Amino acid sequence: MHDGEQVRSMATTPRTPLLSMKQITKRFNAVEALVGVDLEVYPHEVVALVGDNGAGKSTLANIVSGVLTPDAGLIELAGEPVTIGSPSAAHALGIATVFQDLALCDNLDVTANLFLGREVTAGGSMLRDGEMEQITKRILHDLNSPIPSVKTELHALSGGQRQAVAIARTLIGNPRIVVLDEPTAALSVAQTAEVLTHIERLRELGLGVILISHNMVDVRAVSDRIEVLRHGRNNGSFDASTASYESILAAITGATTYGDGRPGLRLA
Ligand SMILES: Nc1ncnc2c1ncn2[C@@H]1O[C@H](COP(=O)(O)OP(=O)(O)OP(=O)(O)O)[C@@H](O)[C@H]1O
Repeated sequence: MHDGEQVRSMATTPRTPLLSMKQITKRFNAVEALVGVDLEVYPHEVVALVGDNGAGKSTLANIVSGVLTPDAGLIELAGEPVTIGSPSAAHALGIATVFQDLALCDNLDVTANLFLGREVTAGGSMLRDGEMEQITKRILHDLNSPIPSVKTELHALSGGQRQAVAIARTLIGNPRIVVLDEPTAALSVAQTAEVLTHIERLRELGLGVILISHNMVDVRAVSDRIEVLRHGRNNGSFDASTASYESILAAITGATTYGDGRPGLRLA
C-alpha cells in the first residue's frame, strides 16, 4: 500500500471504541440512577464524567467496574459485547478501577501494595521479591512518579504519592481501561498536579481513562472529552479543549434546558 492510500484508509476507517456503553439503565427500587446512558472511551483518551451529586457518575463507574450490573443496555469492549459480572471479571477484561478509598495497606511497602493478592504471574508461578520490585520501579517510572523508594511503607507517603501507588497498582494487570473516582479530592495543589501528570501518562501509554471529578479545573486540564450526567441521563458532551466553563456548568446544573428533554445533546 502506498503512503497516500494508507492515509486515506486511516481517515475513512471509523475507530472502534475501547469501551462502548449504550442505553444503560439502572434502578434502585424507585430511584432511576441511570436512564438510557451512552458512554464511549477510545484508546489514548481521557473522558471526564461530571455531574452534580446524585447524577449517576458512581453508578456508571460501578457498572464499568463490575460492582453493579445494569438492568438494561449493551456494553462492548473493543467492539465485542461483554457482561461485566463482577470486579474480577472486569479485571480479567482489562478494566481497572481506583476507588476513592484507594484500598491500600498503610503498614506494607509500595511493592507489596502493588502486588497484594497478585503475586502470581499469568504463567502461574510466584514472583520473587526482586522481580516484584523491578516491576514496581518500572511502572512508577512509566507513570513519572517521584516516589523515592519502593520499600517505603505507605503511611510515610503523601496523598499524591498514595494516589500514584493506587494508579500504579492498576497497571499490574495490563489494563486497557482505567476508571479513577475523584483522584484529586482532598489533595494539595502540588499533589493534584502530580496526579494529573500520572493521568496524562496513562493516556500516553494508550489506555482509555474514565475520570470522575467535581473539580472543573482538573477536568479541563487533563481530559479530552467531558461527558455530563444530570438526573441519570446524558446532558452534554464537550470537547475539553474548546468548551467554555459556562457551557459545561450549564449542562451540569440544568440551566440549559431542552424542551423535549432530549438526552445526549452535543454542545461545542
Ligand atoms: N446502592 C444504592 N441504593 C439506593 N440508591 C442508590 C444506590 N446507589 C446510588 N443510589 C442513588 O442513585 C442516584 C445516583 O447516585 P450516584 O452515587 O451514582 O451519583 P453520583 O453522581 O456519583 O453522586 P456523587 O457525586 O454525590 O457521588 C442517587 O439518587 C443515589 O441516591
